[in-house]
Amino acid sequence: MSTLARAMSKFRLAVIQLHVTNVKRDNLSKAKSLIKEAAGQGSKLVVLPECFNSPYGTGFFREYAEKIPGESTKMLSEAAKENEVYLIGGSIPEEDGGKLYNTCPVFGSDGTLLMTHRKIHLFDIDVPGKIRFQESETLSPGSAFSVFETPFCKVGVGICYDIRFAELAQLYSKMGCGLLVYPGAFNMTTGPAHWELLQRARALDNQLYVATASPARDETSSYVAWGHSTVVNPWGEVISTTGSEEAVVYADIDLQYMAEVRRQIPVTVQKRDDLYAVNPVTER
Ligand SMILES: NC(=O)CC(=O)C(=O)O
Repeated sequence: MSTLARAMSKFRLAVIQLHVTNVKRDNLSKAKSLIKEAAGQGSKLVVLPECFNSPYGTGFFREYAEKIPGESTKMLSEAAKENEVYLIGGSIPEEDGGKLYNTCPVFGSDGTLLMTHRKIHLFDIDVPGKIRFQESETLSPGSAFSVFETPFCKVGVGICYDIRFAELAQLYSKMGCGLLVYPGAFNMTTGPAHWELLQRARALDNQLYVATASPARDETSSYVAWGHSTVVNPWGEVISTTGSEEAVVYADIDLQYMAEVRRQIPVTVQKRDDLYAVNPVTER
């Protein structure tokens, strides 16, 4: 392997666990300064949490929604360019054609908008006595897969509830991703029960890196986020995490290590494609 290829197989990832308030301007300026801080620590890819510019809740999405491009994506584009980082801009409520989406904008290190991921699986759940949440009351689902290239590896993006659907992660893995990123906002019921378990499951099943970015916990908000932004390696181990406060979580991604794990336990090439397969639906 050449020196360049070896250098490109390792990079630093930063996950920003932002304290999100109901003042959009404050959320944007705090995110901007933490992106700068993350870049200063050598990060090449920076991730923000789900709904980083707005409180998370069906009652807030229309008020905070923006078109893309708009105020929030303008800040993200500038921050990516100024700091020369790939930037996964968490998510924002997006308005398009009268519909609202939970959308993750992704920027290249020159500030170009590379793609947007609209949350595919809406968070509609009812756990009696604990939490009922119906994103579909105000949001529409996206219907596209979201993978982008970096000089290091392909990266697949989902938003929060999307992590519960193993097939999406498997498809991204089949598409060649070495890292899956899920901006997310689990809560005080599903967070302790499922947040880390799902990340480790997606990482282990597909033998790749998984990163999540949550808002920091705010006990006074109507939706209390679990926090615990985390990075998991292809062996299924948590390599970096945090508690509930605002923080930047760093992890060094090593794609040679990923290849080593895949050589040791070669499930990715042992799948019985003659018996079962997960494929994108091309026609409906
Ligand atoms: N907020 C989400 O989209 C998902 C979540 O909290 C959960 O799956 O639990």
